[in-house]
Amino acid sequence: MLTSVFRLLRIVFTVVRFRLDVFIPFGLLPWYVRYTLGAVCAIGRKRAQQNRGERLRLALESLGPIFVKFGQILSTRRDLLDDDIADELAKLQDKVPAFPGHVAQAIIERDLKAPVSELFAKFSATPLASASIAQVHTATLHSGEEVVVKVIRPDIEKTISKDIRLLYTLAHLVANMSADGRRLRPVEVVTDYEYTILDELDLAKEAGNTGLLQRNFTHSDLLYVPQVYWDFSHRNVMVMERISGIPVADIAALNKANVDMKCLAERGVEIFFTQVFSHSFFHADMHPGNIFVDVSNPKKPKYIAIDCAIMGSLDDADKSYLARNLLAFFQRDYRLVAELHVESGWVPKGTPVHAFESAIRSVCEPMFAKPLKDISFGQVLIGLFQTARRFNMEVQPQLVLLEKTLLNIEGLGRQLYPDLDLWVTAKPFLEKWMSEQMGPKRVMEEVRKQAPQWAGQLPQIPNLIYTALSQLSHQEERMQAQTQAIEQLSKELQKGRKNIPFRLLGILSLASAWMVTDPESLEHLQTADIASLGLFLVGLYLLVLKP
Ligand SMILES: Nc1ncnc2c1ncn2[C@@H]1O[C@H](COP(=O)(O)OP(=O)(O)OP(=O)(O)O)[C@@H](O)[C@H]1O
Repeated sequence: MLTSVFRLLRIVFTVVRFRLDVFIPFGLLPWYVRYTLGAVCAIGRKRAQQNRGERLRLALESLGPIFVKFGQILSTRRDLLDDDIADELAKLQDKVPAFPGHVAQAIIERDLKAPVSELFAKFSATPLASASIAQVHTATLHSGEEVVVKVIRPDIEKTISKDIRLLYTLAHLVANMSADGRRLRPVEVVTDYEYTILDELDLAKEAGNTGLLQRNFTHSDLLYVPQVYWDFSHRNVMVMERISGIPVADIAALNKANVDMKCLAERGVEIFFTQVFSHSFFHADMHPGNIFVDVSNPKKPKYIAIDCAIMGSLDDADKSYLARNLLAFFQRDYRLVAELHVESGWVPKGTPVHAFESAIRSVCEPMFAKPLKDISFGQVLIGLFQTARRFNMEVQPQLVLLEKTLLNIEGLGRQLYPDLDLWVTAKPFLEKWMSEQMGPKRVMEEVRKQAPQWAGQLPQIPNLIYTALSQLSHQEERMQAQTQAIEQLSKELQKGRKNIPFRLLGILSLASAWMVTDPESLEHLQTADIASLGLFLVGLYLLVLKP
């Protein structure tokens, strides 16, 4: 049996080699490829009838969950991808089988160093949900609280590093293929993805993020974040309060509960701007699967957010430039938009502002053809950043996250309440924030923030004053010495200027003495020679010895 398989393989190999030997020298390789890969081509022809985005989506789905997640993240890079591809990739869904409950238990016990029966009063071995990175089980604590236990998939780290290596290889191939390929910045996209997915692997980090987001909204009636049980949370396991609410995508259930949809949509926008501008810490994975609604007061519905693995933050400078950019855009002040991009360093310093301004105008002005309420903030940012990219804007990961979150929030808001006027909701917020940034409250805040540092430096102040004063006196002495030297130099120069006629006369005398003297007759000095010698001596005196 084995011998016949080997014989068959040898025949196949010989035929293939024979064909290559024959077809390559006669230039028939394309025919050979088409012939031998006929079956593949037939599949390809069938696939060719689907659009390119659909083909890419299907390819990623067949490659497995890590590629699916990559596609989901890629779908948010509308600054790089054409809309048809981005729309198709946004449809990617995780279809991963759950892993057995006993495996989850083993991971929990290894991580928390105690048997599950000791950790929980009840633990459901059947998962509540299963995704590409983690699986969620329900449980009850001994103290009676209902919780969920999130457990990282076994061996996921190995799978990820293998798939990431493959993604890098593909990215380098695409980058080297053409200028178009390079424009997509594939290597940089994969690097971004690697960071994101590695972050998601660490549930201790997610627990930390959840804790901070919860603290930021403790006194708010806009957003609720489930409590983390720190004693039960580790790198591979995280235990948190079990929440109950209506999934935000379930519009029918929200309507049935008489939820004020306009209020709900506006609150979504308010939460986003509060997170970005007031807290500098925003949930950057706001897809509908991660958002629920508490409808206990349907007139003032409250959001519930889970899955804080991916969070974004902007520093004060970025926030300020972003707010000023949006305000300038809505005032159609494209000159200011261009200047802000240069001032912020988002585009290089030498960028020709005039050319940049007109490029922005040509992209943004058509957006104003729509009524203001239909303009998408997300699309505005995409338009702006795509234009800026042509003027060598570097990728700013924090802005990419923000752009993606804004698009999610907008999409969600309009789904809940199609007449949502984002600008009307956001403008007062931005204007208030801007005026606060320049007002006395902000100055006081800055003083308060800096005060501990200043207090720490207080004891050094006498020493600093002494050093500064002694440096000042040294400086003064040095200045005096320099002034004297300069005065001396200027005197010299003036004297030199006065002597110029004498020096010229000296040069002339020397030159004439040299011209009239015959060097060979120096032994037989005659009157003319004596005169020229006299002339020489006068010249020498005027040139060298006269001060
Ligand atoms: N605190 C919670 N209370 C109730 N259900 C929860 C809670 N946390 C998670 N779930 C359920 O588990 C599902 C998956 O949770 P989560 O989104 O945190 O996992 P994930 O692995 O990050 O999934 P994905 O990658 O798809 O976002 C949620 O959609 C929700 O149905």
